Parts: sequence; structure tokens; C-alpha cells
Amino acid sequence: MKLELDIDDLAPGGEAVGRGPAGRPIYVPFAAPGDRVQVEVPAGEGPGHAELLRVLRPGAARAAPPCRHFGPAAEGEAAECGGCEWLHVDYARQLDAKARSFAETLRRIGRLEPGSFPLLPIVPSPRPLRYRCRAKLHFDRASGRLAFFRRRSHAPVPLAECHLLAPGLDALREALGPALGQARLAPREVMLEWSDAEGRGAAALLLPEATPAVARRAEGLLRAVPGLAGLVLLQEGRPPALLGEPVLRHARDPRDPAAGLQRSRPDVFQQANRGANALLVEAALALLRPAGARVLELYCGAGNFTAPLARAAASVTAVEGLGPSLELARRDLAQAKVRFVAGDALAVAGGLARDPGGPRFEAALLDPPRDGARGVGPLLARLEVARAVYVSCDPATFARDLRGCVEAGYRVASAQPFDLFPQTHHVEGLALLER
Ligand SMILES: C[S@@+](CC[C@H](N)C(=O)[O-])C[C@H]1O[C@@H](n2cnc3c(N)ncnc32)[C@H](O)[C@@H]1O
Repeated sequence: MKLELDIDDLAPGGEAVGRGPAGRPIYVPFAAPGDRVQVEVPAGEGPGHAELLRVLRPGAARAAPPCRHFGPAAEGEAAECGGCEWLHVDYARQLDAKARSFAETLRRIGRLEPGSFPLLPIVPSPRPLRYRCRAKLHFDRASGRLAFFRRRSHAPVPLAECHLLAPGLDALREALGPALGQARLAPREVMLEWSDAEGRGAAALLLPEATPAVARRAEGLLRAVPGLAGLVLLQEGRPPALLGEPVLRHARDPRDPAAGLQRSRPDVFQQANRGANALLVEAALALLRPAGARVLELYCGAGNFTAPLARAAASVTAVEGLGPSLELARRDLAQAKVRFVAGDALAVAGGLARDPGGPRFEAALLDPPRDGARGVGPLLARLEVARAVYVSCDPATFARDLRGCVEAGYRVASAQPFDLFPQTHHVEGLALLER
């Protein structure tokens, strides 16, 4: 059914939303607040996911998307690249939508009513474009190019440009696709990383098989691509094979050389937006006040927060589940007052909590993956943690866990959204819990 709609807002899931007949919410990709649009809507009663047919009258929130791959497939060269959702929306409007959806998730899932705790304004990314120093891409054999997937699909969109990638990373993307074809390598996934501090990059290739012949071809690839310092060859069920120098060093804070460098590897977690990450780390440390405290850090990764914690704290016990991340953190931060523990974060914290003679902590910092840290509240209480900073990339599990912490005796002393992923709906959360 064809319909004309006024678009009211951006939707938390990355589309835009307007009201159809009888007030039915209709979600429309590539529409912007204030637009009048013509859409194709599936019949039915509940919320509808429509396709955009035409923008009849553009709204004031519209911006000209700089990328040929963005937008509905029918428009010229555009090909519904799934890398961006809101490249056609003014950045201030994106921030406003994220701040509101963050607050709404805390209210709905965390039962944290607005006004009952300090909710701080969203922190913008220093760069709304060209902010990524790493990306997960796919190799499209047909075009010999690296690709993102099309929106809501596994069809590749071979990229001739990407405005989210830092210039060095974008140049590496452009060179690597054809070179993979020439080396007769067809990875299922390519994790690409670039260090501005080093002026060179690295890639992890997920391969169907990593035989000695494949490794020899990968060595040829490494020699052929300027700026590619190293490769990690990944094959399911096998340990990673390293070629060249895939461990890069990033500036911990691009604004402050004194903050030092941090090791990274393309196959382990690292924040992609280094500029916004520096703001997040700074805010987390200011909230936690680790000076002189015994600190428990859960999900420490390669030590993004561990280094500044170690500078101020009396001691840091840092827990991480992924071996190669922990190895990088250990290499950067080998010092007596930092104790790294390998293992499942909640199991390790639970073990410490059950041990009557075990360590206790004044402060804790946790930064779990999207699944969150269900049940962490009672563990923090048993470990006698007085204040905890929770960093999250998923507002829903964040809100659930904050509720759990409140039920375990903590209060939310502040919460704040951060924009680490401009042009998408993703939002990072930071909260201080105290008791
Ligand atoms: C969002 S990342 C944060 C890493 C680090 N804090 C940073 O800022 O770069 C989450 C980290 O948790 C680790 N992880 C995932 N599940 C885990 C678990 N059950 N126990 C311990 N670590 C886990 C991942 O390997 C990853 O390093």
C-alpha cells in the first residue's frame, strides 16, 4: 500500500518514524525528521516497516549525504550500504535523538525516572565523519573490492569510498581489496586497523583454511600493499598466525602525547573512535576518582582504562576473557600494582566475593560487551565496592544492570550518553554508582 507520511523523529533502531492511519507508527529508512515522504507500507495493524519511495518535501533536519553508497538503491549509484543509517541527517539532530532514546531506555528497562538521578548531556564525537581507525569489512570476489553489507542483508556493497573511515584506513581499504584478489586470497571477513601514530595499518583475515600455501600468498600480500605492517590469519578452531607486525600502537589520547601509546591488534577489541574514546576514558576516570584506591576492573580488554587507572590507583585487579587482549595489556602495563586475571569476569568476581579472606575494593570499573554483566550488582556489594563506573555499548543491557545495582543497594549518581558512532543509532553509556 502506498502512503504519504510526515516524518516526526529518528527511531532508536536507526530508521525514522512517522504516524500512519489510526496513529500507527511507520518506520522508514533514509527519511529525516520534517520530511513529507511517499512510502510503500505492508498491510497490517502493528508498527510497520516501510520502504521509502520518494521524498515529497525535505525537512529542515536533512543534510546532503557525502557518500555515493548511502541511500535507497533506486537513487543512482547509491546501494543501501549498511555502514551508515543517518548520513542524511544533521549531526545535532542525531545527537538529540540518541540522548532521548538513551533516557527512555533507562526509564523503560531500568525504571530510572527522569529527574530521579542526574542525567548529563550527550558528549558528541570530536569528528562526526572519518572517525574510525578500524572496521570489519567483507571481501567481494566479483568486484575485487572490500565491502560492507547492504542494509538488513548479507549482500555486499563494494566500496569505492567510506566517509566513516579515517583517511589512512580508507586508503588501506582501497588498496587491500584488489591486492587480495591478486594474491588469490578470499577471506570471509577482514578486520582492518590503522594507527595515525604509526602511519601504518594491519589486517586480520578470517580464512576458510590457512594452509602453508595460503600463508605464503599472504606474505606476498603483505609485501604488495604499502602501509600494511602485518597480518593475522584466522581460521576457526586454530590459533591465529601472525605475519609481519600486526600489533600497532595508538595514541591513548590524540590530544595529549603525554598519555602515551596503547598496543592493539586487528582481531581483538579496541574502540574504533579514538577521539571520542579519549573523552570517554577521561570522564570515567573523573567519576571514579581512583587516586589511592584498590580498583577492580572487569572486561579490561587491551587496557584502555587500565593504564590511567594504574597511574592513580593503589592497585588494579584487571580481568579479561580473551587471551590476546590480555597479552597486549600485560605487555603495555607490566608493573607490580597491576594484577591481570584471565577468565570470565563475573566468575572471577564471584570467586573473589565468596572468598572471606579475598581482596576487597573501594572502586570498580566495568566495560562489558553488548550482553552486559547480568548480576554484577550483588557481586560489587559483596566485594565492598563503594563506587563503580559502568561503561556500556548497549543501553538495554546497561539499563537492566543498573536496575540490578540499584536493587543491590547502589544509587545512580550520574548517567551520560556518549556518541562513539556518529551516522548510526549506536550510543555508548557511562554511569557512576555509589552506595
Ligand atoms: C567492550 S570491550 C571493552 C574492552 C576495554 N575495556 C576497552 O575499553 O577497550 C569488552 C571486553 O570484554 C571481553 N569479554 C567478553 N566477554 C567476557 C567475559 N565473559 N569475561 C571477561 N571478559 C570478557 C572482550 O574480550 C572485550 O575485551
